[in-house]
Amino acid sequence: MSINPEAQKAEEIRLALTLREIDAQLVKNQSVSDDRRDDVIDVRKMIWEEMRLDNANWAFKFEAAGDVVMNSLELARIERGYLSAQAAARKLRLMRSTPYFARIDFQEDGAPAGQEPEQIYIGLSSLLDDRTLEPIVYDWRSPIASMYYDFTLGDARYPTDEGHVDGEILLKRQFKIVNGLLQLMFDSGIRIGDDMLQFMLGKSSDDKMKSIVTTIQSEQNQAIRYEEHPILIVQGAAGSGKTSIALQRVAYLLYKYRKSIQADQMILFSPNPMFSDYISNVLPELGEDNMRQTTFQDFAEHRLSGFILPEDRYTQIEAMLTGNPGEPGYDAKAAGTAYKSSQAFLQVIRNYLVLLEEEGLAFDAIPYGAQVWKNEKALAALFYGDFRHHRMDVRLERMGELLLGEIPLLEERQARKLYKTMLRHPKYLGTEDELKQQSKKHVHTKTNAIKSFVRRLQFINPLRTYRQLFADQELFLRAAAGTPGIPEPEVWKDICTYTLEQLDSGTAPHEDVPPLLYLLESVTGWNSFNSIRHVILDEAQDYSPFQYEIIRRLFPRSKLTLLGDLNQAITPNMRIESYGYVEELYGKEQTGILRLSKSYRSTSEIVEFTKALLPGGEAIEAFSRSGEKPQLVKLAAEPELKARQVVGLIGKLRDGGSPSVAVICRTAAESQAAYEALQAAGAPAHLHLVTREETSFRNTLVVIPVYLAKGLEFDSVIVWDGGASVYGREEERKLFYTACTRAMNTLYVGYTGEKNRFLEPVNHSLYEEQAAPGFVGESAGAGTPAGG
Ligand SMILES: Nc1ncnc2c1ncn2[C@@H]1O[C@H](COP(=O)(O)OP(=O)(O)OP(=O)(O)O)[C@@H](O)[C@H]1O
Repeated sequence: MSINPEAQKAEEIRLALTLREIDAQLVKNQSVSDDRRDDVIDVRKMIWEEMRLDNANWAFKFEAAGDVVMNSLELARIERGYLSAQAAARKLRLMRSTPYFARIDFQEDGAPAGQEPEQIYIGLSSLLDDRTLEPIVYDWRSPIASMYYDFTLGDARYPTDEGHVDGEILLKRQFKIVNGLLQLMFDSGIRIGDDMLQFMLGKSSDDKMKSIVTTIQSEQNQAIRYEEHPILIVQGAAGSGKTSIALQRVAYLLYKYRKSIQADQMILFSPNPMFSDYISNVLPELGEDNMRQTTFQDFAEHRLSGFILPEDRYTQIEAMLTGNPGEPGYDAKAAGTAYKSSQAFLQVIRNYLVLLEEEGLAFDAIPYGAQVWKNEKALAALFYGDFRHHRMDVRLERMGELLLGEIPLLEERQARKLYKTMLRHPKYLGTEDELKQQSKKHVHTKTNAIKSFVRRLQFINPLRTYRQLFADQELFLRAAAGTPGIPEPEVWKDICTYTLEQLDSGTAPHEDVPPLLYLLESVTGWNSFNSIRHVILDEAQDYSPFQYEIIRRLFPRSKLTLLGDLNQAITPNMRIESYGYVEELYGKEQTGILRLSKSYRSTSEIVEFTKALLPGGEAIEAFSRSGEKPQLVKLAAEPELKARQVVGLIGKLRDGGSPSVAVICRTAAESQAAYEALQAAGAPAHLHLVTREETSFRNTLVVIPVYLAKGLEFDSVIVWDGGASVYGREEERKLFYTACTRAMNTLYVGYTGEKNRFLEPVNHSLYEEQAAPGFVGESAGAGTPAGG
C-alpha cells in the first residue's frame, strides 16, 4: 500500500529524532564505558601492587591478602558493569543502523474519547528516551510487539501480568532502514508477509543464515514464544523455518528471562560443526551472545575416551548407503541399527541394569605396578557383597572411599618391605635415611597411579559389561524378556557376531554408542549439567530414543525444544516415524507439539515438485514466490561427458547470476568422484568439495553429500544423479527429498539411465525436461556433445 507524502515526511522526521537519541546515548555510553574501563585498570593495578609485597612481614601480608580478596570482589563488580556497558553499546550500534523495522498503531479498548492511538515502533532492542523514560522503540520480543506478528488490522490483544489488553490495530507499517537510511516503507493490512516477506525471500543466499525478526509469521511466532509445556516439539516441513525459529526462540528466552538465564545456560545440539558455523551469525545480529553449541558425537567422544573409539554418525550413514544387502556385515549392521536405536532396546538395557544390580558387572583388577593389588573377585565381592544394598553408583562411590582409605596402610607396608629389600641388596647405595626416602618415593608413584585408577572408576569395565549381552545368548534373553521386537535368532546371531567383531577391534559402531553411554552413565551415576536451563535439538528426527533419554538425564533442570522433520529422517534403518517416544519419556502432559506446513525457502514451483515426492506431501504449502519449474536433465552415462554437461549447467547458473550453487550427491564417495570429474572437466577453480571434517560454511560452489547438506540451503541445486540406479530403495526417498529441498530458486535434477521411481508419480506439469547443455537430447544416444 503506498504512503502519502505527508506520512512519509513524518516518518523521516521520526527516524531522524530516533537516530539523534541513539547518537546521544552512544556518546554517553562511551564515557560510562571509558570510566568503567579505567576503574577496572585501577583496581587491577592495586591488586597487583598488594600481591607484590614479597618482603613484607607476615602480619602485613595477611592484611594485604584480605585487601586482595575485597578488591577482587570489587573488580568483579566493576568488570560486570563494564561488560554490561559494552553490551549496551553493541545494541545501540546495531540500532544505529536499523533502529526499528515496523510500526503498529494500537487503540486500547476503553481509551478516553479523543485519545490518539499509541504508535508502537518495533526494533531489535528497546530504546527509552533518556530524560522522560518513555519508550521510543519496543523490543520485538516484548509482549506488546507480539501483536505485530499475530494480528492483522482490527481486533488485537497482548498479554500482561495483569491479564490481556484488548484493542484494535489501526495501522501496520513496515520499514526497511539500512545504515540509518529509510529505504523502503509500506503499509500492510494483511499478515506480515506479503511484500516484505517477498522481498526478504527473493534475496538469494550467498552467505550464512540471517535472522528473520522483521518477517516472522504468526505460526512461527507461536513456536518462538511457546511456553505452555516445558517440552516443545516443532514438526515442520523442509524450509518452514525450524532452524530460524530455534534461534529466534533463544533470543526470545534470553530477553524474557534476562534476569535468570544467560546465553551460556542454553545449549544447542546441532548436526555438525559446519552447521554451527552456518548459523553462528544470527544471534549476534540480534544483539545477543551465542548459546553454547555441541554435537552428540562430541559428547560421546568425550565420555567414551579412554574406553573405546565411537564410530562417527556419518561413517555409519556412508557405510549403509554405499553397501548393499547381502554384502558381508551389511545386513547385520542394518538389522542392528534398527534394533539398537529402538525403544525396545532401551527397555532391554534398562532390564539389564536391573540384572546388574545382582550380578554381572565386569571388573578390572587394580594394578600395583606390575602386580595386582585387588583382583576382580575381590572387587565383585565388595560390589555384590558388602555394599549390595546401595544403588550401583553409590556402591562405586563407597568402594572408592574404602579403597582410597586403604592406601596409607598399603604405602606403609610396601615402603617397609621395599626398604628391607634395599637394605639387603648391594646395588642400593646410600644411608638408611636415604633408602627410606627412596622406598617411600617409589611406592608413592605406584599408589598415585592406583588413586587415579580408583577415582576414575577404572576398576569397572562398562564395555565388557555391554559386550556380554552379545556374547551370552541366555543373558540377552533374560534382559529382553517381555520386550517387543526381539530379532529372529538367526538375525540376532549375525548382529552379535558383527557387534563383537567391532567392539573387539576397539570401535563402537555408531548404533552402539548411545546404549553404551546410557549403560556407562547409569552404572557410574549421571554427571548432570544442572546449570543448563534450555536445550535445543535441531534436526530432532535424527535422534533415537536412547539419545533422548541420555539428554533428559544429562540436563535434568532444562526445558527442551525439538525441531525436526520426519520426512528428512535420513539415517538408513533408524525407523523414526513419530515423536511418540519423546512424549513417553517426558510425559504427555509435559509435551506440546506444533506443526508448520508452510515452506519459505523455495519457490512455489520447487515446493510443489518436492512435496509430490512424498506420500502425504499434500499438507505442505508453498509461500507464493514464483520461479522457474524444476528441470529434469538427462545426462550422459559416460562419466567424462556427464561431468562436462554438469559444468555446462554450473556455467549457465552462474551466468544467470546465481550466487550459490551446490552439486548434491548421494554419498561422500559419489561426491569425491563427482568433484574429481568436474575438476577434470574444467569446473571453475573455486569448486569446493565439502567433507564431514569441514568446520566452516561456504556455499558459493560446492559438491556435497546430501547428509551434510541437510539443514543448509543454496540458491541453486544440481542433483548429481537422480537416476533409478542411484536412488533405488524406498528408504532413499527421504534422502532424495532432502537433496531437492535445499534449493531456493533453481533446481536441476540430473539423472543417468532411468529416472528414479519417486519421480514417476510426480505430475509432469510440475517440472520440465531438458537436455543438458551441449547435449543433443536422449534420442541422440548417450551423449553426443553438440559441436564437439
Ligand atoms: N518468516 C520468515 N521470514 C523470512 N525468511 C524466512 C522466514 N521463515 C523462514 N525463512 C527462510 O526460509 C529458509 C528456511 O528456513 P530454515 O532453514 O529455518 O528452515 P528449516 O525448517 O530449518 O528447513 P530444513 O528442515 O529444510 O533444513 C531460510 O532462508 C529462512 O531465512
